[in-house]
Amino acid sequence: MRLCVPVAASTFKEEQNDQEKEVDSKRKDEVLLNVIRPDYERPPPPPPMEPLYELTEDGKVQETHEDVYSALRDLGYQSFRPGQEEAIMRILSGLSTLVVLSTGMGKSLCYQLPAYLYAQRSKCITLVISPLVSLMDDQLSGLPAKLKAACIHSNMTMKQREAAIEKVKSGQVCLLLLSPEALVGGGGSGSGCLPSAQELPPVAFACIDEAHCVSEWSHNFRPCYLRLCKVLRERLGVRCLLGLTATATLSTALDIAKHLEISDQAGIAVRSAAVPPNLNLSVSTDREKDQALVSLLKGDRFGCLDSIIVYCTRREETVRVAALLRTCLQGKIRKPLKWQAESYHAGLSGSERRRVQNNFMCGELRIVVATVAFGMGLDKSDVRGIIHYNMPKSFESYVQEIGRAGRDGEPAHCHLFLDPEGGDLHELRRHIYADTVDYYTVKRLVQKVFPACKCKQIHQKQQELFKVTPPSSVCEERVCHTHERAIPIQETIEALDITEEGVETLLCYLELHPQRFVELLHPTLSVCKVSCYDGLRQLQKITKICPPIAVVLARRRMAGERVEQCDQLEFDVVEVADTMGWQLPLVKRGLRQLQWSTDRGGNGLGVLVEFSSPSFYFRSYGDLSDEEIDRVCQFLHKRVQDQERTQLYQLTACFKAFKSVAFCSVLSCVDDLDESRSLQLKSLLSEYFDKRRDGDHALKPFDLEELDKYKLLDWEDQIRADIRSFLSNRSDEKFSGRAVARIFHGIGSPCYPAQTYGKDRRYWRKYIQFDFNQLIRLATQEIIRFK
Ligand SMILES: Nc1ncnc2c1ncn2[C@@H]1O[C@H](COP(=O)(O)OP(=O)(O)OP(=O)(O)O)[C@@H](O)[C@H]1O
Repeated sequence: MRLCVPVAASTFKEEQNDQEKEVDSKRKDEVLLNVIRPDYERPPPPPPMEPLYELTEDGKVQETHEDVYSALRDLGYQSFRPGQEEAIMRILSGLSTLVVLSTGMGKSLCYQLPAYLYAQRSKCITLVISPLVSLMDDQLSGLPAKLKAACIHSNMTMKQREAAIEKVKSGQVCLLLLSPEALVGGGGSGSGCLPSAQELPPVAFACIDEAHCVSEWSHNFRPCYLRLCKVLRERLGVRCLLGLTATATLSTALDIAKHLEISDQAGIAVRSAAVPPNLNLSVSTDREKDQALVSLLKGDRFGCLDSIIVYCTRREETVRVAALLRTCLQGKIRKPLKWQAESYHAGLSGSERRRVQNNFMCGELRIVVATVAFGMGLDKSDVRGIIHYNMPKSFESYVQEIGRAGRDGEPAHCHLFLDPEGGDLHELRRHIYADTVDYYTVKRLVQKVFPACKCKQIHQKQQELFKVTPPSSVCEERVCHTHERAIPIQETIEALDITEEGVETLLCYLELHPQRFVELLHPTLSVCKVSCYDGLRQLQKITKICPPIAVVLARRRMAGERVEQCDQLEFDVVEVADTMGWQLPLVKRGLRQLQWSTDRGGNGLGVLVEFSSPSFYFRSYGDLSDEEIDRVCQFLHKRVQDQERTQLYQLTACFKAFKSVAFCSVLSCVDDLDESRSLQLKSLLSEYFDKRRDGDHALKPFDLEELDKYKLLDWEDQIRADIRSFLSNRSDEKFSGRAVARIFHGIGSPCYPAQTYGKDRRYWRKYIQFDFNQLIRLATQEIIRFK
């Protein structure tokens, strides 16, 4: 057996995150905003805006009006493309709609035209929420001249944001592009960077781009997207939502429709074929991939194409392959060497990335060898070829990536190199395991989320006092109406060894549970430190003017602490607000004011108030019984396992599908396309996207083993010996079975980062081919023995 040569810390996760880097996630910024602009009491949302057209008597959408065609011409188009008219008429009739159309089919018009028409009728605004912050400015400049728009995201300075808000308030624009965080972050009305609904023009409707991020079952679930729909409805009074996505299976589409509250059948307006007809697909399983790639690029199909993207999984591979192509394709075409191929990944500097992208856009660079970071929102309609040097992580990613070719409708070619040994498959599988957690970790999180409260005891005492004998059914009723809680982000990550997104996702599952175990609120700073320069006398003084301080001191006294000596207090401000039954922003405002208050003599009180510790912030019950806590843990753990199974299933299905249409050698398709295999792959993709699976997760058990070429059993002794040697080399550290399995699979985690553990090549990534859960089992047994 050829064991994988352990290589340096994998950068795959970073590449996966490359996409997300492009996405607005400046949470710190938002927390800052939260501090600067406290959340005052929320006024009720404004009433929803009247639709432009009423429904017919039998509840149908009216025939398309002449105004709509005329608006289409105003925006520079002569006719509708498939699906556009239907979606636009629904939005103009006030009906929430989901549009699933592959890349380049014209989804943007579905919000542009209604925004234009609504603004013609009355002063109003359309919100477009898009995660691609770095592309927002391009998106803005690419809009039809008649559509006046502005954008707000966290890459802008405060001054720029304020200027944009001013434009919105004064009605100079009819379209506002926002990052999800800019909408749901802390601030003014609880609506991120936006002023309160009362200060904004009425919202005609809101469009959610990349709407698949709303679905917990999608390939790219983003928990903050869930809060998005809530904020739009509850704070801004938006009733009509338009979701846009290029990649959603039928099950995902139905799930998104549920979140957008689309009840009618026609709500999922259009679902186009997964792959546009002008794309020609091929796959091969060459052992010598480099040579095969060069042959492909010299052949008839790709040799004459001017604009090609080659996708690799790893950053260092993009650099190597680009250099290889520059050398091997030299002299074939009379152009400068630089023209031939360059690499692109998120590790390059911003200016370098811009240079490569600009050269590619204007035709001065033929081939970009890139990670998935390249191409998001790329507005180049004549990309003629996409080559996958490695297998993409899902069908969704594949479809999205090949969709960057042939957007002008002219023929384009796509080829995928599939590792016949399943090497890519193992590589991708590791990252599924990276996000899973064990039951014990789930339990520790659940205990942090549902600490016991006193509601039950208080309730019982009250009943005894008033001698009420509750009917038996009432006894079982929940007496706690939830409490506001905060758990510090960094502390939780380190204690549980899960990433921040991992914890956020688990909390989200609890929120999505039919019993709604928690309600997630925007992260906040939960620790407050009050220091009195003038000593304890001063603390006594501020107790009289600041009830939260009085509460903190009283509770400490009750707990037996000698508070008379204090001149400094540090406390969980969320807990204090909850105990008092006050809104957190109100408590924070009161505390903050202490710093600015002056005594009668006109001097400052000399009090310093500091907030720290960014925390997950939510409402949860405090009276769950032990059995209920166990049930919650079981639910969460099963949910995590289901997610792992679903992703493994999708990955395996992807591999099998590609393999079924693959040629052994690229030479079979360098010059001519095999039309029938291309169609066969397209139909496999359609089947995947169109078949409804019950919740996507409830898949039948499947056999991954057949792909596990190397059976663990044959290697068990060797693996156990390696685990023992690893444990004795690091006998001063504590490991769980999962932590050891992660290291042997080359997966970094918050407590065992790749930068440190990746350096020891004797263990890192050594057993990447073996089943992860089996490795956990062996490692756990060895750890117990080692003790
Ligand atoms: N009805 C139409 N007639 C002609 N051209 C159109 C029409 N609708 C859209 N287009 C053009 O099609 C191109 C792609 O449109 P758009 O960017 O909206 O696609 P998309 O589906 O949003 O793609 P992506 O998923 O990549 O964002 C644009 O150049 C746009 O001007």
